[in-house]
Amino acid sequence: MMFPLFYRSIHPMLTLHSRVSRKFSLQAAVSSGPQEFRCSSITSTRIRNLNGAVRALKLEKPRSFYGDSVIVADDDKYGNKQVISVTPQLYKYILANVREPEILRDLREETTTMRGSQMQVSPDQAQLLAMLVQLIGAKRCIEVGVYTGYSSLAIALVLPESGYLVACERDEKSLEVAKRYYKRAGVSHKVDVKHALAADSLKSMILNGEACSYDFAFLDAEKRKYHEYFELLLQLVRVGGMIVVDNVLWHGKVADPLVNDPKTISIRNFNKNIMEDNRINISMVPIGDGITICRKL
Ligand SMILES: C[S@@+](CC[C@H](N)C(=O)[O-])C[C@H]1O[C@@H](n2cnc3c(N)ncnc32)[C@H](O)[C@@H]1O
Repeated sequence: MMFPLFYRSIHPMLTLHSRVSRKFSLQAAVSSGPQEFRCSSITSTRIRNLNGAVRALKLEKPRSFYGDSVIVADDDKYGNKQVISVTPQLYKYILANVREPEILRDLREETTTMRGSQMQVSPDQAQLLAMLVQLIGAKRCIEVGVYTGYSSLAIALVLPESGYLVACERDEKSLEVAKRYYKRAGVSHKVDVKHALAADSLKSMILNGEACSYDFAFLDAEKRKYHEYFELLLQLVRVGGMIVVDNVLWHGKVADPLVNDPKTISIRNFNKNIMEDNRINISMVPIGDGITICRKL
């Protein structure tokens, strides 16, 4: 085990017995040549040996990541507004506070070994999607971009028995996994899998007279086609219905003027368009890779 540099610098033979907490208390044993030093608890910069003698040490404080978790607005108009910046440490904590159903966890873990596993929504995102579906009492839902089914299963699990989810996906191999999990979860009867190009499926639903009949849609497919999918979904969703769009922060690239690849530009334009779209209310939420929640007016 490697110790952080500041502990090793105290004494070359310093060994730690337990983890260091943020309160700077730690259990340590110090071996110093022939003499054995043991301290019960270090809360300051001093170590007491077994005979009670106090030995001063210059102990640096363990580095706290707390400071990295907050960002202060650098725009005068927002004063000193502090907002959360999700560090790995904080994200671990968030994940530890997600109630992820066992079947979703199994699916997530199985997907980890598959190509493109980074595409699936995070557990905290899936939990929010399920919450939104429940909050608006959605019965008829659409998902564009299913992959192995993590987000669609999260939605299907909270739909009522009479609920219905149209799941649009072009990749057969991913759909095989998704269908297996729908079956295992006992929700297959609620999910209508459309194995085709999503735009074609959405257009045929409109032609089929299904406009304004859906409560909720989740858009998570090809980024350069967001505008087209969004226009189709807006026709299919009822007034008061919701469209949730994933990846709107695109790993932060949307805010970086030096990044101008086609996908980033496309998402940036999409964000700008919906910001100015008076057919909807919007709320951009920095969860996962960023989502925008749109409510049809
Ligand atoms: C980001 S992944 C979806 C992840 C999924 N929502 C989840 O949480 O597991 C995007 C998916 O959209 C699918 N896709 C991309 N373009 C598509 C299209 N034109 N029609 C249907 N599916 C498409 C891809 O095959 C991929 O599986």
